[in-house]
Amino acid sequence: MSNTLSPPVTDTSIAVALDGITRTYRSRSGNVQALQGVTHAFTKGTFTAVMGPSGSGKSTLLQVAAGLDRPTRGDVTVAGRILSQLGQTELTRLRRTSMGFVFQAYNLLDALTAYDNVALPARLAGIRVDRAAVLGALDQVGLHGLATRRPPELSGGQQQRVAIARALHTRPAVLFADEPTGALDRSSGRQVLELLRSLTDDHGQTVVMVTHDPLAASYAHGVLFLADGQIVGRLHQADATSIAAAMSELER
Ligand SMILES: Nc1ncnc2c1ncn2[C@@H]1O[C@H](COP(=O)(O)OP(=O)(O)OP(=O)(O)O)[C@@H](O)[C@H]1O
Repeated sequence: MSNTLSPPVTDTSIAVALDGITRTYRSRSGNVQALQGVTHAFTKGTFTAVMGPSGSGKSTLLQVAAGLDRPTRGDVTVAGRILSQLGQTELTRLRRTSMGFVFQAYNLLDALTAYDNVALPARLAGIRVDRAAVLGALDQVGLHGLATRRPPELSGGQQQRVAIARALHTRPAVLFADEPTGALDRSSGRQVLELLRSLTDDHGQTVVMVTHDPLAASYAHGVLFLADGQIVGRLHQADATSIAAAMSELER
């Protein structure tokens, strides 16, 4: 191993650290600075919402934090590992073991049962499927007894909970969610948000969620506001009204 590597982040209370992250996209019409010097530590066991106007860099932040995209400058540390120091195989392994992903689209396979959808990523990765862990994850998201149902036999909210169980079943250190309630009605959305909050409060997991919805963000412990690729504000334990007010300030 090279001795030029910097030491791993030793603060064990941090799940994900972003240190001076810049992400520049080069396109024919010029360079776009999607992120410009973003520094933030997501503390273990917290639920953080990331908000900001369209094009402010929210999705880029999530992609970079999850190692799905590499920053142009700066370091990302997840579960004590600096992502830029990992090779592709190690990065894939870290993603598989320490990170979970939930998106607006559930990306479930209609032909498979809820159980098999949860187990599928592990199977594809050639990892032995632990039946108790799969059933435990379905239990944790409130789908006890529905393991043999297929997605078309479940409501939208239940399908999103299957997707969350799939993300959780490897017990990741951090769950990244991009508009997880975007396709849900208000009541199903509320159940999913309460679930995300309880994952942090009751199970010590860390959740980072991108959302446009102030009500969704009010379920988080804290909100990070982005504008033009920079962190321009933070709120702690805020209600939907104050989050909406902060957002309209940014959109003026
Ligand atoms: N692959 C890409 N190539 C060039 N520019 C890109 C690319 N992806 C994103 N961008 C630009 O980077 C900036 C940030 O984009 P990003 O998708 O992170 O914003 P966002 O806050 O998630 O937006 P939205 O709320 O509309 O989804 C935007 O100006 C966008 O046009």
